[in-house]
Amino acid sequence: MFRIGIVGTGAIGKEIARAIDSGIVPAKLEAIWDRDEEEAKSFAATLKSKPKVLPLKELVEESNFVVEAASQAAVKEVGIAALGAGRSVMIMSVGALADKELLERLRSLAKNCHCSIYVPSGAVCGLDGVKSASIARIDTVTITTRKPREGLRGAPFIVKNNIDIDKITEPTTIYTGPASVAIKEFPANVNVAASLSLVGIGFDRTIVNVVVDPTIKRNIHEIEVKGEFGELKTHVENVPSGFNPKTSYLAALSAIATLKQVCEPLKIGT
Ligand SMILES: NC(=O)C1=CN([C@@H]2O[C@H](COP(=O)(O)OP(=O)(O)OC[C@H]3O[C@@H](n4cnc5c(N)ncnc54)[C@H](O)[C@@H]3O)[C@@H](O)[C@H]2O)C=CC1
Ligand SMILES: O=C([O-])CC(=O)C(=O)O
Repeated sequence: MFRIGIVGTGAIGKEIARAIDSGIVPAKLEAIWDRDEEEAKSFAATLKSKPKVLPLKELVEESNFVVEAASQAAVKEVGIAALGAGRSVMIMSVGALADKELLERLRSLAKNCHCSIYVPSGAVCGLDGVKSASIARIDTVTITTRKPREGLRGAPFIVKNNIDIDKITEPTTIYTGPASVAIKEFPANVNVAASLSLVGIGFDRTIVNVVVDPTIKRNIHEIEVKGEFGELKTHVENVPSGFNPKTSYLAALSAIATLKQVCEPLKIGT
């Protein structure tokens, strides 16, 4: 049986923990960790399974599958600790994998320990089609992310450029450029662009538009891909997490669905 350890018990980590606790994922929730240890302890107490609250090293020792749901900065530490100890890992802060050196290091650790690195589709739809399409030639990939003000507030790009998002009263594109830059400028907003880049034509050729849209209440992601296979368009209107408005509920559901797939023998989808 999988014994899962979760690093980061914010919006996504808590949903995953509850899904394991309630039996949606057929695994044991062995341990959790958050840099806010007190918060992690009080959350652990609300769960039936009463997971241990353990710092990273101990969490890895006690688990046989590790989930990162913390931050891009945490991916290196968590990935190396887990894969280095022979544990498969699921990464939510996918933007960290734009760092080619880190990606190659994690891949080679995973290969050596016969483990896997899982990247869920997160808050977007259509990665299955892009993955299939990438077997042949893909010409262009664009993702347009529209979020209400609260979904983008505090992003480095907004702070650096002194953009007063409270003064934006109609849908406004504030960024257009490669995913490699977008993921640094909007680290908590466009991890989906990183997953799309990994599955498609890479971080430099995947184009990201970020739109502040005060007229909407949902986080909308639209993907457009053209290539030898034809054309693909997806559109998802996500309900934001009640806990973190930057994060869509679907991202947590996607993580839970991925864990279910890891734990069960029947695998569906590309
Ligand atoms: N792949 C995808 O589609 C999506 C990915 N994300 C990303 O997933 C990650 C988790 O998202 P949320 O749960 O919404 O974030 P959150 O901000 O609600 O929770 C993150 C938690 O991790 C903790 N944390 C941060 N760094 C840590 C570290 N080094 N060690 C231990 N704990 C640490 C924080 O204290 C916080 O409790 C974020 O990086 C977010 O940007 C979010 C939405 C979609
Ligand atoms: O949850 C979302 O809508 C997307 C998101 O924040 C991310 O990819 O970082």
